[in-house]
Parts: sequence; structure tokens; C-alpha cells
Amino acid sequence: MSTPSAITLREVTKTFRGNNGPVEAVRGLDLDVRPGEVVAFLGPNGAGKTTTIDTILGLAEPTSGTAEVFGLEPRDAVARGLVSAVMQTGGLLKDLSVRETVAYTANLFAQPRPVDEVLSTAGIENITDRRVGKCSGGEQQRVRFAMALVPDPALLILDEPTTGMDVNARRSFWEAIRADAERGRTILFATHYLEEADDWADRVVMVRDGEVVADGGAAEIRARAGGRRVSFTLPQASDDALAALRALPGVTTLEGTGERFHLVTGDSDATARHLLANTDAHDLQITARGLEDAFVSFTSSQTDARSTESNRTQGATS
Ligand SMILES: Nc1ncnc2c1ncn2[C@@H]1O[C@H](COP(=O)(O)OP(=O)(O)OP(=O)(O)O)[C@@H](O)[C@H]1O
Repeated sequence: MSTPSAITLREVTKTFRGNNGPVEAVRGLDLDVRPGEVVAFLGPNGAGKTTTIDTILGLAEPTSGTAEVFGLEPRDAVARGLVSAVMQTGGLLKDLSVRETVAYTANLFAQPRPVDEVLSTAGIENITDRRVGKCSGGEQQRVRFAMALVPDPALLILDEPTTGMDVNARRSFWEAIRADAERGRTILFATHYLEEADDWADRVVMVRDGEVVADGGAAEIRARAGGRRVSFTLPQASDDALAALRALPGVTTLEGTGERFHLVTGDSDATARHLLANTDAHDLQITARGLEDAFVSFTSSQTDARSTESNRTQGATS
């Protein structure tokens, strides 16, 4: 018998009743996460990430479609301690100490992991007597992480766990998560920090308007977004000169302000050759496109096209 997927979502839709009529938060979303994968779940505000996560945790019932966690109804999987979550807010009593908080959670499970072990995995073994209310935002997230580890869940879900942390706190938080994941835990996390997806996930799933718009390794998604960015300085660029650049083979976008321009091209060699041979462009810089570029092209292509046009006009007239 084959091992069931950690997460299976089939044609999941979720419609809320909003003030101005129904809101389709999730629209026919399919997702399979294999055991042991570390998956980043990305999307602009309102894309449906939290609603999807709530569905996986059994907190929201799909309007249609099915959700399974390790082959079970999400609520059953949660009840069996197979899945737990680190949410962004809530769930902490500020007058309890860090140790009391985790020990209290351990009382809720038949076979909890030892409290000292989870405190150490979460990297808070030296602040166990501190009151939760006195902990920094990053430390409180580690307390939530420790609580989530108590049932030793096969699947850990994190919804924007590092929002508000500084760069160092975020890095060490993810180091703790990743070290824990090395032991085989499946992880799905939502984030607005694209570099977290790049640095820590095996796989990136991008959603827009309640649908999956890209799914693959970070490198693969960057490659699918295609092209390279060529930046250059071009003094007194006329409208005609910029129109000619936009019409070059392989060029997909051109933007810029003042004298500095950036274009995306499928053939950076030919574009660079043209700029140097036929224009006054100088200070050329050619870079691979990042996950952020891919995110913009997968999640907001129409807006992108409009802003490119207005930036171009701005650049030409300034
Ligand atoms: N309980 C609710 N009632 C009405 N509309 C809701 C409800 N929950 C979510 N929505 C709407 O559903 C859409 C998706 O929301 P969701 O919170 O899942 O997005 P998200 O990707 O998590 O966004 P963010 O990145 O801002 O957290 C949004 O338009 C939101 O306003």
C-alpha cells in the first residue's frame, strides 16, 4: 500500500458571504504535498492562503471539493496529533512562563514529547522561566513553535510565522524549523518574505485569486518567469528610442525613471549588443531574475503591464 499524501486538496472552493455579496476566497484549488516536503505558500494579500490553511487544519469547511491530511479528514488528523500549526497571533497566556505554557500544552496530549526536548528544539531552553508577556515577538513565535511540536506532528503548518521579526530573528527561527524538518517532518508555510521561500523551501506554490498559478522548485519557478534583467543608463531617451527598445526581439518589459532603465529580455546578449552598438546606453548590468520577479509576473501580470507603461512614459519625459 502506498503512503498517503501529507496534504491532498481536490477542487477546493470556499465562498464567504461578504457585505457586497459572495467572496470566493478559494476557487478550485488542487494541491498534493508529499510527506517530508517543505513547501512555501506564496500569494498577494487576499489570495486565499489563510483560508486554504484553515481548510487543511479543519478550521474551515470547504464549500465544495475535498481536503485530506494523511488520508484523513483534517479534523481527525488534528485530533490524532498528526498536524499542528504555528499561527501569527493568539494562543498564548501572557502571565504564564514559557515552560508553563509548553507544559500546559503537553497535558492536552496522551503521548507528548518531553517538554525540555521541545523547548530545546525551538531554541528557548534558556528563557524557560520568562513570562510569555515579557518575551519578544520572535521569542513568542518560538513558544508557539514549541507548543506545535508537543504532539510530534507529521505535518507542521505555519501561517506567516515571522511577520514583524528582524532579519536575524527570522534567520535563526528558520534555522530551527529547518533543522527540525531534516528529521522528516512535512512543512507548509505561508509567507510574504519571498527570500524565506527561496532559502528554506523545497517547493514553492504561488496562489492568486484562490487558484494555484505556479508550483515547483524556486529555481524552476524563476526560470519559468523567464528572461534576464538588463539595466542601463540612457541620457535624454526619446519616446521613439524607448519604443524601439521595447520592440526588440525578446524584450518583454521596459521600465525606469530619469536616466536609468531596466528591461527584461529573453536574449540578454542580443539586447546588450544592440544597446552598445546603436544607442548611447552605458553602465550596463545584466542580472538573473529573482523569485520576486517571478512572483510579480505570476501573481499580478496585468497590473505589471500597466505600471511598466506608466513608468516608461515617466522615464521618457523626465
Ligand atoms: N470570514 C470571512 N468572511 C468574508 N470574507 C473572507 C473571510 N475570510 C476571508 N475572506 C476573504 O477571502 C479572501 C481570501 O482571504 P485570505 O485571508 O484567505 O487571504 P490571504 O492570502 O491569507 O491574505 P493575507 O496575505 O492578506 O493574509 C479575501 O478577499 C478575504 O477578504
